[in-house]
Amino acid sequence: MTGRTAFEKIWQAHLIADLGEGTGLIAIDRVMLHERTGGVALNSLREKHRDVAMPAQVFATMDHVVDTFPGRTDRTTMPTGTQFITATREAALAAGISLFDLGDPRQGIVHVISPEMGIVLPGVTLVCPDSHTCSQGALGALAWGIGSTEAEHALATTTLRVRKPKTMRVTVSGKLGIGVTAKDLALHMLARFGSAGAKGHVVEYAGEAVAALDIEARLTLCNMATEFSAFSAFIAADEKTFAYLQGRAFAPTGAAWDAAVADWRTMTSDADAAFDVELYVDAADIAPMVSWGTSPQQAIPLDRAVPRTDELSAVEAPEAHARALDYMGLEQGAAVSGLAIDAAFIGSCTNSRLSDLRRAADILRGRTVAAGVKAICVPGSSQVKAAAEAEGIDAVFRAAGFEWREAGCSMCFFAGGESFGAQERVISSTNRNFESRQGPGTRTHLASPETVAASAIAGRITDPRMLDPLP
Ligand SMILES: CC(C)[C@H](C(=O)O)[C@@H](O)C(=O)O
Ligand code: SF4
Repeated sequence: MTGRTAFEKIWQAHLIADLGEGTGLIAIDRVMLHERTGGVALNSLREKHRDVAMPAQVFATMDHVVDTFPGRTDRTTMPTGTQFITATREAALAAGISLFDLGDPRQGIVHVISPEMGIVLPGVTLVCPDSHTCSQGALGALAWGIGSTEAEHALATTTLRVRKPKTMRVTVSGKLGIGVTAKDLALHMLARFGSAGAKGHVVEYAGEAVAALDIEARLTLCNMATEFSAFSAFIAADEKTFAYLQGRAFAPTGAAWDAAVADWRTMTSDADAAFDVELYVDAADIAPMVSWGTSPQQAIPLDRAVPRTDELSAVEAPEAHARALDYMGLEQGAAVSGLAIDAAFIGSCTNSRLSDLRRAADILRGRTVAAGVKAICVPGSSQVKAAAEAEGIDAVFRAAGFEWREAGCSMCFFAGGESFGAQERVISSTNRNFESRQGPGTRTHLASPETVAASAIAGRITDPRMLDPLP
């Protein structure tokens, strides 16, 4: 018998019934919800007089439409935001699920708080009506985004009908260079293999460079698997994963912990496991990246120019290229490094964890944001915010001229609330640069928190390694 992939092991352990035609009925261990889509699912269930089958395995937070201004209340900048908040709160309390409400020190972006509390664990199946649920595969779980109707089904039955994805392994050999981050690796993958590159696949990231990433960086890498069109992403749990999870609020303790770790050690792909697709990346080929266009695949190393029509890679269509240039107000062949920016944003489920804020603070310390640049930092969770404040990181951000906010999705995603202005150029640590993603007409450039911080200081898109030294 040939070996099995880690995905296959988790799939088989959760397979209740083979429904034929490549579809399985899968047991669902955890459901995460947020107020933008979760309340809809909970309320729809209520209307059908159906209960949540396993309330102890269901967790809801407030992140998407909440304001992030200091001293916030249920009131939101988004006109209908308060309704999402109150509807989710009422439904969550009625269902008896865990709720991390506004004001709760555990509140935060759903994909940030789940690992933080040890809700996601290696080998579990976890779903959430949100596309970036793939982030949580970084802990060795099978975690994927679903729709609201599927969420209702999972809540009512603890099962889901799932079309089995194909498997892909991306092996990243060697070591990432100094100043090259997991975000740069994610953007490199997208630029090279295209935003449809992993369509229909669950992507296992492996290799020396992936093993070397800490858990928060692994979360960043897996986060952008949805931009890669993957079903989900996965990184096998290892000693770092166990160390990260031990002692977290929902992680097992005592003998149950030891038994769990023994089990988790088996959730790796066997040496002779076959994947449907294998990709190989050399870490030495990866440089700090920035997106220039309106798709995450339209990304280039910071020292390169926007591709010309005659230099387009196989994954780039000429029409999309022309439209993106027009929207972004760029000429083909233009240098991206050095472009003047209007705003800088550090936040989102991609890059708003403590390690992200620490690395940005290392760049900001002793420096000042360029005149005219609106700079905002939104910690990914209330716990990240508190931990950062305990280290004085908030003071560094504030002294540099950044706003320091309450936790939430904030301007990662314009949901009718606060936004950047039309045609404003924003350097952002988020994951999506679609047209109007951060506000109607806003021009988003995706990059690592380091690059965002360095660019905020220079007032121009800047490679953090090129920032003028402090006097
Ligand atoms: C609102 C929500 C459903 C959406 C998603 O699924 O990803 C949001 O989180 C996003 O990032 O666009
Ligand atoms: S931070 Fe952005 S990408 Fe992440 S869940 Fe919120 S809106 Fe979606």
